[in-house]
Amino acid sequence: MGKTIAEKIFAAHLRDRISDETMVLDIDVVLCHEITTPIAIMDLIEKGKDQVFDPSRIKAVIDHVSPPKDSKTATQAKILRDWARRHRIKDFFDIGANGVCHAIFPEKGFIRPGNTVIMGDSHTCTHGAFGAFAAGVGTTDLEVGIYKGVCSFRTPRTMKISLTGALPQGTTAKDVILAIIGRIGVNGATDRVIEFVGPVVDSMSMAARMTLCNMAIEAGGTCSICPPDRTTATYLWPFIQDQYASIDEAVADFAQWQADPDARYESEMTIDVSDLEPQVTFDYKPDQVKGVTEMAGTPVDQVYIGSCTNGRIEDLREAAVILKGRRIADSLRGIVVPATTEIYRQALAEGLLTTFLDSGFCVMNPSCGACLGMSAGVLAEGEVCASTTNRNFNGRMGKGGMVHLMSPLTAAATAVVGTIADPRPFLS
Ligand SMILES: CC(C)[C@H](C(=O)O)[C@@H](O)C(=O)O
Ligand code: SF4
Repeated sequence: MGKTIAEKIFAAHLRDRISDETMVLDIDVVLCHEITTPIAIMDLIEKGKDQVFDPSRIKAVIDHVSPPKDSKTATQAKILRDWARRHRIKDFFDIGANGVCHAIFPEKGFIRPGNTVIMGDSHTCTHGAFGAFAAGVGTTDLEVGIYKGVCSFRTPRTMKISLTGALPQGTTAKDVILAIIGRIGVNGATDRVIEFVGPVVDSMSMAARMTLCNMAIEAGGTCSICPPDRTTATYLWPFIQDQYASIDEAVADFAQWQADPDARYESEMTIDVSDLEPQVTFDYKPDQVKGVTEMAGTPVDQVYIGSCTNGRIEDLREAAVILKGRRIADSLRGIVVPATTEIYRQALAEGLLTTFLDSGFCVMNPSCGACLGMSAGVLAEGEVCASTTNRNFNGRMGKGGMVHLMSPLTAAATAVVGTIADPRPFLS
């Protein structure tokens, strides 16, 4: 019987089969940040097991509150930093060289097709864009992963979502994933792996695939995976040149991580994106989604462009197309957060930061910032934020605040108009 991508990755990493339902896998990469990893570190220390299974397979970053905002967050950063030094974890990214975990780790080429990846962070599914099985785990699993390099998972049950047609102008990967979550619901993929396939995925850049995979968790998905192809190999080329004679050879090798034609899926769904309009959430669940035309005119106090969903250079470029030569509305403030130091540098070199500043945006340093309501743009009670992030939970970006999720294009149009706005008239 043919296998799905996740089944192939499981078969190649199987360390132990606990039952038909539960398997222990060898983990290729353990990713760490300063919010959840310090809890695992302190517990390992307490148990007299302050060791790491392989420092070269552990990557760590200070990203959630960067620079720290108070003694507590400074201590969390210090615990991670001291641990990385103690164990000679060379891929550790500190203030000044850091970035949002799900943006910086792919940017450094750490995630490869066929990899197993874990992290104590729910949006680890982002890395499935590379054809990897990447899942967010709890602190106990993270601890075991750090110590032993293994993690147990349920046998993968895969939903196949085929994206057909062609994305119309003004509609992006963010709109596609919002529309999917709107359709299947916040529990629509619970305990499932989502395999994204079809011509729309094939034509997406790696940045767009990461945006698509990033929000699988908002539908409850364990992981989301795109088949690795030439786009994947081209993106990774600077990091894999020593392993392959050519990109063609890498593409041929990556093909082993594509699903078999006779793979069996638990469910299959086809979505034609040709008529999809930009999507915006309303209320407090990510599946509460409407087309922008229905949401247009909704008042907004703040526009936030950034995060592991949409803080990449492609996202900043898109927003800048709309902001160039325009001012944001007097009634709101804009905050843009390039997701990594490299993205910041690139945006500076391309003049994008000047465009943002000229339009009236505040440009922040790379960080998760206000995405999780911990720093750098927290909302006041009763305020509304148009945001390119991934969660609109009640109080997510500040107690009593409301978040409308949308694409960078829609966020930029909203910033200019002053209320939620359709980006399409700005693009024609
Ligand atoms: C802090 C971390 C545990 C959390 C997560 O896992 O998602 C954060 O990244 C978030 O987006 O809320
Ligand atoms: S940017 Fe937001 S969603 Fe992404 S890892 Fe940071 S806090 Fe979580």
